[in-house]
Amino acid sequence: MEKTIIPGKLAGSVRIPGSKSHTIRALLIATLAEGESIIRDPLYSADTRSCIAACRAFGARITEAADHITVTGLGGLPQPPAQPIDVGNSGTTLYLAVGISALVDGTTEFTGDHQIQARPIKPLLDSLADMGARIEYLQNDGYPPFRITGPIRGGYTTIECKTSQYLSSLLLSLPLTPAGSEPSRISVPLLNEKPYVDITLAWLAEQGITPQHDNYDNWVIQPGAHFSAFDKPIAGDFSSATFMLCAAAMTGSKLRLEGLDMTDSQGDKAVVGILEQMGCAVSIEEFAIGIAGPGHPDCPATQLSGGEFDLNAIPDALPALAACAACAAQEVRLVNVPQARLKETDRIAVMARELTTLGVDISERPDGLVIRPAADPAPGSPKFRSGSVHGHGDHRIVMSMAIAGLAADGPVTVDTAETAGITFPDFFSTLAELRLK
Ligand SMILES: O=C(O)C1=C[C@@H](OP(=O)(O)O)[C@@H](O)[C@H](O)C1
Ligand SMILES: C=C(OP(=O)(O)O)C(=O)O
Repeated sequence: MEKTIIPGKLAGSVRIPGSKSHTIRALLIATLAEGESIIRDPLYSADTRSCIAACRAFGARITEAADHITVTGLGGLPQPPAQPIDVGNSGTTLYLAVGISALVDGTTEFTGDHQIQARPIKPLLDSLADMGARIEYLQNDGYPPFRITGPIRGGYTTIECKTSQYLSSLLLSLPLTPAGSEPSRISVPLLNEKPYVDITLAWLAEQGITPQHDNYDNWVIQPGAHFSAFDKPIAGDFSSATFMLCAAAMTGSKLRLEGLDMTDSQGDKAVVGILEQMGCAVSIEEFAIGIAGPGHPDCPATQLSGGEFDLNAIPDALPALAACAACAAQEVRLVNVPQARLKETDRIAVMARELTTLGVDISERPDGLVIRPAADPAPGSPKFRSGSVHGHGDHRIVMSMAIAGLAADGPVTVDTAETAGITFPDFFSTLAELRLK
């Protein structure tokens, strides 16, 4: 599906949908817990529906109401699923669910869409093999689809976590090895994206489970834990909010984003600080964030300023910040985020290519992007050339191209626009509602 964005400003308030990372962790913990859990204000999107399907395949009973999900958990470990688990486009579901499948006495098959089939999983499966699992790749070594046969029984492994999702998977599953198993010990010589591990640790802490570690390098996890049912609200998703925050920054608009909690464990809340450093006026309330971009009467700055930003902890913010950077008056360097190449697409390469189509002076580095200022950096002057770009079937590329369209000299058309629904189903209708009339 193609979507065409007409340039213009935004104004008003919008509720940001629930966090994908929290919703998926909630679903998986509730699936294994004893009793009935209630997940309030969850994210309903293609990725979380993939997780719901995986949880049902493990045997959980799940009912979906408009504002909550009820999960009747297994109160223990699942039986091997009769059918392959298809995670669709959801990397988080794939990586986190595979740890759970390793606990199962039997075989689970995993598959996913063509982007999932290109996302590396060998380090995680090697570690699960160190703990006693058997792995069989069905097409390409190191990539889905594959079969995994458990159960794992603790032990020692070392794992390079180019993605934090490998470690989150081990942390969610290893406490559930049967009482009397060996403790699990993990050495982690490399770890990107620590905040996502903190999200996992926050959920485990709520369950009374506290893996021991020395500054994230070496971990000891005791066996024999159980999950219990819970009733919890899900905070708004800062990765989704990033698109609206950047749109306000790029167009000199003022927005109020509701449902966001700056005390939550999501790392992507750091985007708020980056945009403030670039000159936006930000106001933080208990469950809302206000932002006004340079050029708006409520923002003292007249231009977005440049700088160097380390995105290692917040790789999902790279596409939107790259578009935003094109509106700054000085060069912007987005650095130390090589793992952005391992997502739904190689987001460094794809953003460089598509922003070049829109006339942006941008170059790729192995670990990030350098974006140089537009010829006329004045607020209100167009920063992108009108044209047609590709979304590459990647939700975050699609949404980044759409916000670029707001600051272009004419319409911008992006294809594969339906994939915004992977994490932000109402993205295009929300943009339309927020148009300054
Ligand atoms: O654990 C999670 O919930 C996630 C971790 C991140 O992956 P990386 O740790 O590979 O960045 C992020 O890209 C993904 O959207 C969600
Ligand atoms: C990388 C992402 O997700 P996942 O790893 O869950 O596919 C994302 O949402 O940008």
